[in-house]
Amino acid sequence: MACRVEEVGYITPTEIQRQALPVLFSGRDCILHAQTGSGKTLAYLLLIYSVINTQRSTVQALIVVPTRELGMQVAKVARMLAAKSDEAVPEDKSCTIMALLDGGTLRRQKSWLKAEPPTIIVATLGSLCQMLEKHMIKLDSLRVLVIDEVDFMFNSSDQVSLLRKLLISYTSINKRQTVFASASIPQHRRFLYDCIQQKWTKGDVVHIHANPVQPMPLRVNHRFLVCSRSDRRSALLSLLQSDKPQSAIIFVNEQSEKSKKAGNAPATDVVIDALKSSHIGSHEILLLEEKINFNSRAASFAELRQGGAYLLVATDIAGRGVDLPDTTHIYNFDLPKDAVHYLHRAGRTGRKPFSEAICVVTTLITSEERFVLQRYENELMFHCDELFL
Ligand SMILES: Nc1ncnc2c1ncn2[C@@H]1O[C@H](COP(=O)(O)OP(=O)(O)OP(=O)(O)O)[C@@H](O)[C@H]1O
Repeated sequence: MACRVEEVGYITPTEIQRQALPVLFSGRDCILHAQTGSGKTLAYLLLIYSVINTQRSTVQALIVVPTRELGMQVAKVARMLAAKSDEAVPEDKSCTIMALLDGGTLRRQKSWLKAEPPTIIVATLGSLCQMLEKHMIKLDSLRVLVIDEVDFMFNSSDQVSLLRKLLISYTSINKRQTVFASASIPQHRRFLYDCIQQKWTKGDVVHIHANPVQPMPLRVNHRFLVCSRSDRRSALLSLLQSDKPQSAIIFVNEQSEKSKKAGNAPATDVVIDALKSSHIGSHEILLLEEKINFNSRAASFAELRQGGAYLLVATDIAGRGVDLPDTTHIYNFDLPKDAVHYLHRAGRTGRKPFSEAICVVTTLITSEERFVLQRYENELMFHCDELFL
């Protein structure tokens, strides 16, 4: 099926698309390993549109994602590419795309599945497995299986067994093309070996690694500011005043059990209160974290996509895959827990592939945390400049 790649503005392929598309179109399984914001989504969607046949009423492509937010975003891009152009042949059946995501009631999807299977499903593992167990979905005609943010899925204790089952049951590796994508695949040689040994992919799977010596986008500058925990709030406000970000994401860590027991307020509340009482700029102030209900999460995310200026306070739930290209600044109110989390948080900025605009990531640390950040710099091969207020 043809899709509207140029009509929607994708004219020149990015590096990962240039390297991956010939391999994907040749029918081989692939591990797409490339910087955040480098266009991996479009690479696998183009493969899907090249193989699906909308005359057949079967599920032909399945994209598995770790969060509801990423699922909403991928489904949106897929629908945008599929929308019929003026030149479409009238008898062409349109491609149907179902989002099967945690937090939905799944009632509407059940009736839809009973009536006619969609061509493409974008799903989180929990909701997908519920439907598979109830035999609401058949995957025997699946042509493409994509696991996005694959390292995250394999690292998540509540997802890994479902993921393993999905990879070896329901469909055969010989009938489908399997694609894994992420900006971070730690120990990728070991992962490649496991893919073949465990029969998650065919034996000739290709690992496509764009920019291996530059895991982070070049047009992102990194800075750090040393301050005590008690000064962090005022330091953040001073930074926002001097940086004047167009739009920014402020990342905080999940509150620890120890901090909860000590009766401390969660960092999300501390930051939101500070922003609301400071009257900085005319940004919309929004919150995205696991524990708020799915409706509020969806509302926050939808609002972000309306195009106004925002300051989004988020936990790492917004760290994976979320594409908000107007984000010019990232603030790590808390030091990310490891280098991979740093990479994905930082990668929520610098997401316009052919733009020269410089984006900035600023991490607030105590003096004791300096060596940890230094370790991330070594691991991810980037340099962080010290900032003084
Ligand atoms: N060929 C292209 N030309 C212009 N823009 C593109 C092209 N391909 C992708 N983009 C844009 O680049 C941005 C990032 O793409 P995408 O979300 O696929 O990144 P990603 O590689 O999946 O990143 P992450 O690892 O963070 O999930 C999106 O806004 C997308 O619309």
